[in-house]
Amino acid sequence: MIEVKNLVKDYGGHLAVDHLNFTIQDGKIYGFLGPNGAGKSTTMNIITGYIGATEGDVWINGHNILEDPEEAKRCIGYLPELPPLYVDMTVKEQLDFAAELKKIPKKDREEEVLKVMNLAKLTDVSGRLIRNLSKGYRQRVGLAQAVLGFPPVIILDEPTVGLDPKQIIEIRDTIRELGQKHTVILSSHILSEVSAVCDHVLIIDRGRLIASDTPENLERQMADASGMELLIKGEEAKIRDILDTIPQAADVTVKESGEEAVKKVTFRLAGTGEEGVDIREIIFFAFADNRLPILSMHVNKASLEEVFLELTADAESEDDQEEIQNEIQEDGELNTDMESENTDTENKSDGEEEL
Ligand SMILES: Nc1ncnc2c1ncn2[C@@H]1O[C@H](COP(=O)(O)OP(=O)(O)OP(=O)(O)O)[C@@H](O)[C@H]1O
Repeated sequence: MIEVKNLVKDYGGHLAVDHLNFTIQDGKIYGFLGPNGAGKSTTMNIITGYIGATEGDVWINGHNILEDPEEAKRCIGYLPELPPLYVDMTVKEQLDFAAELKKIPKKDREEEVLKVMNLAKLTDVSGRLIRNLSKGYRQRVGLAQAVLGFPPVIILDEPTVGLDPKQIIEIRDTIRELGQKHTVILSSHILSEVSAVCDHVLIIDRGRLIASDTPENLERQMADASGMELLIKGEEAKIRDILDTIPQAADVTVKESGEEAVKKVTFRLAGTGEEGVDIREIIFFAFADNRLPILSMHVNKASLEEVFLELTADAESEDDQEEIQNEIQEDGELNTDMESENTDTENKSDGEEEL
């Protein structure tokens, strides 16, 4: 279990982490979600003992990261945003070296390294120089390094940034596999990422925790923002009378549809979180019983993306919101763009053929 209490990080007047409190339970995959600059990396760097906090405490399985750093760090495997790799080493050499640094007993090292190479699907490239690996493969080496020694908690900072869609799917599969035996915390500014793999989401904005729940519950929170749109053949008064008997239908509007005798009906869905209730069936039978035909029915369901935007709306300017929305919409493209940006940088510095 990880306990974060009243955590503050002040970078010379800039409050990157602002009195953060949360608990991470064992055996789940947690998503640390927030826009760029929200304080995710700073928090992860403090939890893993890379940097110190200005105020507050972090306990990892009962060990305080400041007072008992060795024991606390032993419980954690960390993949930082930029994995520390020696580009002149082969994959195997890098992992052997990391195993030594992690003080894995000599007799177990070979087996441990083979295990993590297998998990991260690196066996085929074990003899390749890291400088010749693509961003995706380097990320796998970083992941394998984090998992070495199989610590109970694995922390991954933006593990899929810069990867192409195929690599993203592969890393997600590995994260799910890790989640079966470890507590995993991953940070991301992409919603689809956390909802795809996480059991629990912590939303952070401007250094503060603004929500902590399952992806499903967060979506449910926004159920009131969901609504229905129908085309119904019938008179307005009759339609309204029928909807008056359905408590889930709130803020009903009835307009002419443009088609003779057909009305365009919209309403907000209130209290749709009840299990086993399908509002479409209720609506269908209510109108069928009254012999009013429904010509079309459409449910506008609030997504986790809307929850995120709603929750961060107070703190963000309209321009920032637009940027986040664009990023969310262009999720796939965004990653591809980042990949080409990163690849460009790598090519410039390495000047060698990539895998
Ligand atoms: N070493 C530093 N010195 C000063 N300010 C910093 C430092 N590191 C981070 N910051 C600032 O602290 C804030 C939080 O940064 P952090 O990197 O933790 O956010 P993040 O949520 O991880 O963002 P990203 O997704 O862009 O990595 C940002 O405003 C950032 O500019």
